[in-house]
Amino acid sequence: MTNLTVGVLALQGAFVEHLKLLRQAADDWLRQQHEPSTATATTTAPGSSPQGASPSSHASPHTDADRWNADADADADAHISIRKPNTDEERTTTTTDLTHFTFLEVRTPPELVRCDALILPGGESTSISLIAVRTGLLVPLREFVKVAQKPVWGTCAGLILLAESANETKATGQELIGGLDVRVQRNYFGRQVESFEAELHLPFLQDAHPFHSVFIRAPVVEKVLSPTTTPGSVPPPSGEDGAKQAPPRQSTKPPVEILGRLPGRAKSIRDKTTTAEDLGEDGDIIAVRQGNVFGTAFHPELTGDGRIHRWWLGEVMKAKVEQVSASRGV
Ligand SMILES: NC(=O)CC[C@H](N)C(=O)O
Repeated sequence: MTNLTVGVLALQGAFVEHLKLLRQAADDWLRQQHEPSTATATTTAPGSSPQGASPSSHASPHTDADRWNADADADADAHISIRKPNTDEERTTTTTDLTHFTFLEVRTPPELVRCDALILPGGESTSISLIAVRTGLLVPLREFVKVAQKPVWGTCAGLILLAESANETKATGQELIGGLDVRVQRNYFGRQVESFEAELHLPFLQDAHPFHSVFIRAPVVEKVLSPTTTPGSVPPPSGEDGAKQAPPRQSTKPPVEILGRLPGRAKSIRDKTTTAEDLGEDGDIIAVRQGNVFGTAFHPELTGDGRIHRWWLGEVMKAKVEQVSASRGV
């Protein structure tokens, strides 16, 4: 039995909405699942009731979606299937090939330690980092992302926190968690009143339907940086007699992948008639991934569409399956 705990950082911002969509994503999987996997046994996994909602948040009433189970076959292609338990016997039977999800709000280092994966919600990145410093979470968060390299997803303010570099930060400075070798520009798309909605084409979802998204004082990824070294990488041995040293050992950090762009928006803000497409531009980068770290400039948790949450949970499950396989020496 694999217990997989997914946390949502709950210091400030739209964390309740993420918890709701994580459960919805799991429920979608349940509905889609017609063929039970070869790994059959499972147990119940009631989601805990979200507490401390942000002012804009409303906890969803608990439905059947809050009681669900996930089975992940630990086979080579990391096939994932989910279904509900049918009998009491199944509820009490466990096998090592099963995954049992728990979703929780994270406010303290002990809560973070419980997590296999984490979402950093939108909100206000300066507040989130300040509270993280004051609650002793900043260093554990950096270790979670960069040393343990567990799956992490940041939305809007969360993306800012996960960037290695940010422009337009608070005059007094702003601590970042880092992990993504990108430079973001805060509030790139304008102030709160300039918030907008857009239909995005996100090829990684493998779904022709556009993703309706909300941008609220959103950042943009303005530059992909050269990869920083991974914490595990070591410098080469020093040369004798002051001999020229070889460059540092190649970082094994994967490249930054651009997973989504917003065509036309940047130019159309400044010039209402010309779109980026007209100019032959690719558009602004609004979704990136680098290994275990995923970031979106928009708020998928505010539109009720659980497709990105479902995709990301699938990635989390694959990462867990790979980790379990590696620890077994498979
Ligand atoms: N909606 C958001 O998350 C806004 C992010 C905000 N501009 C910040 O810097 O944190």
